[in-house]
Amino acid sequence: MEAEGLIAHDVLAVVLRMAPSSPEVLLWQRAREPHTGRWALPGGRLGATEDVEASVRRHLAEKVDLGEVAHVEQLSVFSDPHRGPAPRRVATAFLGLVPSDADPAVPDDTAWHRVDALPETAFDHGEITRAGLERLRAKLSYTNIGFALAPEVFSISELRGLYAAALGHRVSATNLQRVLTRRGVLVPTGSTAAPGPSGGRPAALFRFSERHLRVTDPFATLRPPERDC
Ligand SMILES: Nc1nc2c([nH]c(=O)n2[C@H]2C[C@H](O)[C@@H](COP(=O)(O)OP(=O)(O)OP(=O)(O)O)O2)c(=O)[nH]1
Repeated sequence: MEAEGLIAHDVLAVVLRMAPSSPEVLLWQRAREPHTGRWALPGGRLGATEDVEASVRRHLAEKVDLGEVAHVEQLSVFSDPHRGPAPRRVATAFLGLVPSDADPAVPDDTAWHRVDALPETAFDHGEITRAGLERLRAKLSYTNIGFALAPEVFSISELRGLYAAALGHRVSATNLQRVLTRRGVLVPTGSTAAPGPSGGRPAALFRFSERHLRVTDPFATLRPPERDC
């Protein structure tokens, strides 16, 4: 094995937002070698006096208003020795979520890209982006993470569109409302949306009961026993 050396540690962020038919990820276009012209996740070097989460927030703030990022969580460490050209670098990646109605200002080198039609990405950033989307998909099934994709107030049909974009398949509005209501995640606001151009009954508006992450569906077998048997 080659001699151990100092290995640079980077932090990266997969920031996702749901567009009408596909998730979008925030990428910036590299202006220098290696991988000039390719699109990269926001990030940079871990500083000497910060932990990885403080670091990713610092780097992310250069690309997007952090106030618009509703949820940030650690995703994984990407440490394949061949994930980039030498010298070797290790990256800790985070998942960040931006609600669909937010349109934060971004620098000229930065843009939202559909995850199902990514441009040529730098290093392993395409793989990291897909890992971020997989994490989101998994968490939609057992947490209230939808709060970070939705506007403050929304109709069930809008929410259905966001879940369908994230999951990549059709979602029944009736089932979605039933499941999220049973989990105590959805709260009716008591108001309705203005009727659309085609008229019809105005849609009831909802909000999420909480805007921080909560596990809503722990596996029944792993729940603490209700009484000794
Ligand atoms: N150069 C390089 N960057 C990588 C690799 N893997 C990886 O995720 N990155 C990420 C980390 C940073 O977000 C970005 C590096 O950007 P850069 O090449 O413009 O800057 P740098 O960090 O080398 O330079 P600097 O901070 O010392 O100015 O790309 C890799 O193998 N090599």
